[in-house]
Amino acid sequence: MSAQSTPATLIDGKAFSVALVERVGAAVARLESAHGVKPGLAVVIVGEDPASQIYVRNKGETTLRAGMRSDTHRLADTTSQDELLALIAQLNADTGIHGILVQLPLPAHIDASVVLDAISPDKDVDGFHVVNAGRLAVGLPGLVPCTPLGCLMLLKDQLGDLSGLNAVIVGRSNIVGKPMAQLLLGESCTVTVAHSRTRDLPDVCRSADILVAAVGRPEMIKGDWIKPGATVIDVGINRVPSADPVKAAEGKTRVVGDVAFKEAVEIAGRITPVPGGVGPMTIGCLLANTYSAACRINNIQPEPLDA
Ligand SMILES: Nc1nc(=O)c2c([nH]1)NC[C@@H]1CN(c3ccc(C(=O)N[C@@H](CCC(=O)O)C(=O)O)cc3)C=[N+]21
Repeated sequence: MSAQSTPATLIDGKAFSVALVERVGAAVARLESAHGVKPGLAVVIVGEDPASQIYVRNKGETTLRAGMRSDTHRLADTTSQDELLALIAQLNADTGIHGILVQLPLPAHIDASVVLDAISPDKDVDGFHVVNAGRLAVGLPGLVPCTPLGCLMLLKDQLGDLSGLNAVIVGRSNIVGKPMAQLLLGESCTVTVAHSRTRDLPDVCRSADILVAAVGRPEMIKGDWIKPGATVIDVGINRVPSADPVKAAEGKTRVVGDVAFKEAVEIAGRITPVPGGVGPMTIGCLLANTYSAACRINNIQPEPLDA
């Protein structure tokens, strides 16, 4: 393993997101004063998963900070699929609501793909509707999933032009891996999507100028899988027992990424920390998407929100 002479630059997603939310807030204020449109985001959560409750609360607070309307619908985990679909139909028809987010995962008795595809594609601020996935795949304008969009913003801010770079994405989910691949292809990267069946995964990762880890396995990507100087984007948010055995025995946890950070920071050129990297960008991009949805629904040209 050939270590870099200096540790990697940390990519501060938290600071970037704070600035992004400020730009969204300024654009929202102008949208309201010039056109009388106040963007509204509805978040729907089914059941009581404590981690989900925290995300939903953070989203609600940040939405208000950007000057938008924020509605949270908390439904019992016994809610039927038809009841959930009825709420979505009501939100689709509500002219004060421009973004609808149904928090995942949903209880097992509900078919998530049916629910996500019931959201109007124009209000689908998660970008999970099959129509938005198709638009992204063929290069049409649409709503893009927040996490990969946030990763792309960080990469462009750090590296500028990405064309010709080798990008390796580890993970092929519809939520991160696949849309990330589409976005990086759109930037003219040479894209490889690796996954659990990929042969010689460490070698594939070592070919990456840009390595995006989105597998959901704590610290799976080791330092010697990284090309010296590469840019590493760690999408993983994994809760593991505290490093301190006494605290771990008390049930205390800590959050780690999909990358073995301590090793990786000695090899990579730039890396996102966990927490404070990609996670905050997801919420920033959710608000950016809600703003642009409000503009497009009202036939208004959105202001650019890039740095
Ligand atoms: N329809 C839907 N859309 C989502 O976007 C969605 C979802 N369902 N279900 C749950 C996941 C999770 N998620 C996170 C967003 C931000 C942070 C975040 O900001 N994390 C901070 C704090 C991490 C911590 O300390 O817990 C950080 O990484 O720095 C985390 C997780 C959005 N999700």
